[in-house]
Amino acid sequence: MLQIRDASVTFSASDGSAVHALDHVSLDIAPDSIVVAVGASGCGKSTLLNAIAGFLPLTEGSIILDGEEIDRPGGDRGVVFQKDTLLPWASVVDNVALGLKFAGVSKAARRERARELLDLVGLADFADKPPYELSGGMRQRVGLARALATDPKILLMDEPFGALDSLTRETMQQLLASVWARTGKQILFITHSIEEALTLGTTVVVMSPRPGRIVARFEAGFVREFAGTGDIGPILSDPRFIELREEIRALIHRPAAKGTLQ
Ligand SMILES: Nc1ncnc2c1ncn2[C@@H]1O[C@H](COP(=O)(O)OP(=O)(O)OP(=O)(O)O)[C@@H](O)[C@H]1O
Repeated sequence: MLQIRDASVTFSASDGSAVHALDHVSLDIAPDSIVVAVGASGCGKSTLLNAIAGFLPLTEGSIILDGEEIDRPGGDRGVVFQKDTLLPWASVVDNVALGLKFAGVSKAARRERARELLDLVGLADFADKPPYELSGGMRQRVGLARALATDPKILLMDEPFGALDSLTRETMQQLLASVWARTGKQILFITHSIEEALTLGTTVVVMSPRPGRIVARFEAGFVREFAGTGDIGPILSDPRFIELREEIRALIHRPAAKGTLQ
């Protein structure tokens, strides 16, 4: 269980002013859940994810993962960004095995684990290729496999499909839903897209413009059907999906809310 308690982050901008990026955010992420945070650009989504990853300190509050307070990066959290961070000189399998190398796992054991994960994300045949021979969607599959390699307690995904074309994005959403159903990982996923949030989230939280706060929380659950069928069509036309989509859209586009959404 990940527990975020009254988390605030204030940055000091280059002109010396204080930027209140996160304001007393409290959120629990239970095992087996996918929490998707959606909100306009600049509302603090990445700040929240980076604080959980241990990349930046909170100004106030705490983040606790299974009873332990987070104060630095660790193998118990796997991170996937929009832009892949694969090493261009290493093969796909060695990229996936990287975290295990840092953890001191033997070469044979880490390659075996990496190959299992490449199989899980549908890239078994590309294990020995260099990353530059892969498409954008395939590179994000490698990133997902790499994030899973250390068997983290939680996956942190910051707009991982944001740069992909719409067809590839849908395929990746299917893949993530099926990986979630098979591994039961808890996931925090960040997106600008309300439809993506509702398709993938067991819970969707809506964030306000700066300073970022959670202004609404919805139990969605369409991902269970999506993981089973892989078919997004019936979900997009489900009246409950449409109702929630419009409710979230209205919340984000309230007069106080500035910013753009897909
Ligand atoms: N290192 C920093 N120094 C100063 N201000 C920062 C820093 N990092 C982020 N900010 C500011 O904090 C606010 C929240 O930024 P953040 O990147 O978390 O938003 P976001 O919701 O993820 O945006 P986007 O959807 O565009 O990626 C923004 O106003 C941003 O300008």
